[in-house]
Amino acid sequence: MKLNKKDLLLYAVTDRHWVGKQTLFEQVEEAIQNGATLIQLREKHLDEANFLKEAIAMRELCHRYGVPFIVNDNVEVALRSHADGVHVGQDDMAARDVRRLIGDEMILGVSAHNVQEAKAAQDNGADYLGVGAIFTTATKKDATAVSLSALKEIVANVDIPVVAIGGINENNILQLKNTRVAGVSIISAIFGAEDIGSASKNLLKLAKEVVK
Ligand SMILES: Cc1ncc(COP(=O)(O)OP(=O)(O)O)c(N)n1
Ligand SMILES: Cc1ncsc1CCOP(=O)(O)O
Repeated sequence: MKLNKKDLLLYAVTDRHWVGKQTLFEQVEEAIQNGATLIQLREKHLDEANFLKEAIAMRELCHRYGVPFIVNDNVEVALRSHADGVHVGQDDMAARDVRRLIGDEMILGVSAHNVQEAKAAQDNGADYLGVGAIFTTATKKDATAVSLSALKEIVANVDIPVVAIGGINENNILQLKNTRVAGVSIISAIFGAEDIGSASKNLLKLAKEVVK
């Protein structure tokens, strides 16, 4: 499946930090039912076998709702779970190598923090860019800060769609208006919310304001 730009609108990235009352699957299903347009499975501490098992089940769940499914960091798990794509950062496998492994049909997302990284990612086969952290975040301790003006500069210098990531929530999301991003990528404001369904609904409404 190649990327449909519209699918980037409310891009939810998982984090099992808030698993408890609900399983990760229940959380993801609630997010999808209420507006998440794309799911990325992000597992930082799971062993390979369980990561693969979970990715297969998550891909099935996403596809039941017609939502694309992307695996964070692990190309092997993305391939073996028949995910729609994979997202890699600057410290992961090089975008060019990932593209060679996944072929032309799978989606490749790459993190970028400046115009140089963004252009290189585009040249090396990225379908979209994840740019951030735009706002302060507790979710990724080693995140590099990216200002709103740097985000705009990146968007202006590439042809592929860009999603903003990092600390985005219902209170600050409208600051992304006029940045020309294709969507917002969110972890804690969805999966850390008391009510994932109503948070997803509100964020979708606001994301539409940002992207229109
Ligand atoms: C959509 C999106 N954008 C950026 C990131 C961050 O990726 P990375 O820099 O590899 O950091 P980790 O997520 O691996 O901690 C992302 N995951 N998704
Ligand atoms: C994965 C990632 N990459 C840059 S910031 C970030 C964390 C996003 O999480 P949150 O939406 O909770 O700030």
